[in-house]
Amino acid sequence: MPAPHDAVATRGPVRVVGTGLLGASLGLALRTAGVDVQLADLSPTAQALARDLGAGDLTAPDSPEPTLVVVATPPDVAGPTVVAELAAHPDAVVTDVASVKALIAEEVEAGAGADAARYVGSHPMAGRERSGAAAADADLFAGRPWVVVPGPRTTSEAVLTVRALAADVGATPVTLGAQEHDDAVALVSHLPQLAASLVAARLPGAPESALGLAGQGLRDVTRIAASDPMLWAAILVGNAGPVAHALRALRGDLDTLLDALELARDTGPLGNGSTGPLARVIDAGNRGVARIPGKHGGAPRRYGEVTVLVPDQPGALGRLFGEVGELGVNIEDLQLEHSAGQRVGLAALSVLPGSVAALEAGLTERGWRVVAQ
Ligand SMILES: NC(=O)c1ccc[n+]([C@@H]2O[C@H](COP(=O)([O-])OP(=O)(O)OC[C@H]3O[C@@H](n4cnc5c(N)ncnc54)[C@H](O)[C@@H]3O)[C@@H](O)[C@H]2O)c1
Ligand SMILES: O=C(O)C(=O)C[C@]1(C(=O)O)C=C[C@@H](O)C=C1
Repeated sequence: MPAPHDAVATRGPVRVVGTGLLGASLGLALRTAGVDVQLADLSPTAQALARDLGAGDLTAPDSPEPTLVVVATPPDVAGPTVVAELAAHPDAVVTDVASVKALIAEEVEAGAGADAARYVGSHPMAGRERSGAAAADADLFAGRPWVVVPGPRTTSEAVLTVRALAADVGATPVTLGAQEHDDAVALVSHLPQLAASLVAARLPGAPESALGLAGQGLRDVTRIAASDPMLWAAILVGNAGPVAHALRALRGDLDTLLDALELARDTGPLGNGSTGPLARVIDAGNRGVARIPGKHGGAPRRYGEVTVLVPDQPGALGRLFGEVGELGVNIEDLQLEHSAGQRVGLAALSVLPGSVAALEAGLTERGWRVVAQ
């Protein structure tokens, strides 16, 4: 097993319950960082596969108690599983990675009582259209936002533990409320899944001659239509209100398009009033696509941000500032996250956008652990 990286904050063992795509990817990423991982799954085959791929070890009667439990089951069983894990591991922080958050927060609040202080919801915005450990990837989380959702009772130590987990696997922790998260993912994740599925669902009955003409456009729009139907059904019913809201707005736009197209069909392509609505939808799409951040996952900012893990040692922060200066970069703003008893903190350095890449490279070369944005 590799030695823990100095700047890795997560001290294992980390227990991963549900060893499919997400659980096995997390196991692989943590093992790469030198953290001990214990694997558990309802399916003996799924957990054996994850172990054989190097994502961790199976639990044995003499396995040490985990410090952190990550529930990576489908969302419909995540709440009860979190409650059971909180009870079974009374000293551990417990999180889940399910794609919906408000429903699970309610289930944990109702089922766990005071233990809910050790629960933090979370959701890595990273995944793919295939399920199971065979599709796992140690780099799945690198550079992706990882939403952290504290509940009303959650302690700040528990929040920091989960933020550090995200950072240790290369993700960028982003704190949101449960409903705020669910509304956001209805628009940026659940609606796109349905749109891709709806377009691809037109294809089973299509003639071979039409499918033979399929180009990159169809492939770009339908990649995620290959996702697991059962998993996605559980995600969609778990976020029914916000998804229905987003889908109704889409239906309004579809009705506008239909009216314009039927007008053009009936009055000819240059008929009065049909071109405008069509061009407006395409134009709105241009403006929408321009707003999607790259892999940064954040709103456009005046400054770029470089986030660095700083060991909790006298002089560490001073050394970091000194080395940023030696690299010729000015710190425009600074945010520190640290909690008593934790062995590292996160320093978010705001710098001019043009300095970000060089600063990240320079600090990494000097041995600092830079958290990908
Ligand atoms: N797939 C994605 O792109 C993605 C991305 C981010 C988050 N998520 C979330 O992560 C979670 C897991 O998704 P996945 O894609 O890894 O699914 P998956 O199907 O690949 O893996 C789920 C695993 O959970 C196991 N499982 C089911 N019920 C269980 C139980 N009660 N106890 C223990 N194990 C159980 C299954 O046997 C399976 O191995 C879901 O909640 C999903 O919403 C998925
Ligand atoms: O890229 C993909 O394949 C995904 O489906 C990833 C994606 C997303 O919509 O971004 C899907 C669902 C998860 O809850 C989080 C991430």
